Amino acid sequence: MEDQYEVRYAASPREVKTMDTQQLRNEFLIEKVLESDKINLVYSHYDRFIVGGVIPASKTITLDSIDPLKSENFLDRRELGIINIGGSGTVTVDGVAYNLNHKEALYVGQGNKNVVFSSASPSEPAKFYLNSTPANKAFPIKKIGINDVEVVQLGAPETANARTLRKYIVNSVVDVCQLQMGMTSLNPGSCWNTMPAHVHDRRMEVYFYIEVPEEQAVSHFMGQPQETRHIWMQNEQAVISPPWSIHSGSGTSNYTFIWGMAGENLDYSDMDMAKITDLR
Ligand SMILES: O=C[C@H](O)[C@@H](O)CC(=O)C(=O)O
Ligand SMILES: [Zn+2]
Repeated sequence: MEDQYEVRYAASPREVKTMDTQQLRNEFLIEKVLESDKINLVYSHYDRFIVGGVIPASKTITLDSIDPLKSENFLDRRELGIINIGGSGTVTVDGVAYNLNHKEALYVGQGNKNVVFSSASPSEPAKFYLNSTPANKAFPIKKIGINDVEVVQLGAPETANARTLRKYIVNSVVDVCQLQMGMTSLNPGSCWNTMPAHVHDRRMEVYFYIEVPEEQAVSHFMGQPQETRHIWMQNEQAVISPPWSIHSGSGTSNYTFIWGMAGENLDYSDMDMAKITDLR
């Protein structure tokens, strides 16, 4: 397997304050998440969260352990969330096949050994987005279909932030150790996600921007509420959000993103809101 991984260390607000555009991008932006016939993985030292993507186009691809884990199998001490943003595909876990259509998800608990990705059709391959976090309890595998998610409507057209939030992997839907994942779609005409913004020092977060139309982009906002920075992002790029940082974005059109979180608790609503007029 052409296994590619990269390690990103955790940075403090003190050093991030001094970073220029390229340094910020090197530290937090993940430019290439999905590549045909490859697995790409980024091991972040924020809560040891792994972000990745796999497109099994012309062949099946196995999730092998990577050196930083020093474990025989990838999931020996980890749990995994998978959301398919491509064509129909299959994730086979220790011989049991789970079919995932577009925007369906799978939770794979700790202790499973063999995880294999494949597509139904090479001309419209599956695109599996992966989030993985340390785990110490083996919860059952669960598929989360589009009708299993919890749906929340947020924002309003008047404030350009009308959006639909779908909770896929939260503890009211599936038993997990610490991973949480969901998908938020901006309504046409709205561009702001997570505004008013929030911080949750107990959890880091990773955003994966998708469905950004051609020639459009999203400006992602990060930093402490009184010391913000922005990172311009293209379609199907991810960004790591430190626990001490806001995570918000404004697009030049509407778009969708997948959020994933890990850390101290599973209390989804644990957020410290930042007042819009207090942002700097
Ligand atoms: O902590 C939670 C995450 O930031 C997302 O759920 C927020 C989000 O998708 C939104 O408000 O648009
Ligand atoms: Zn958040």
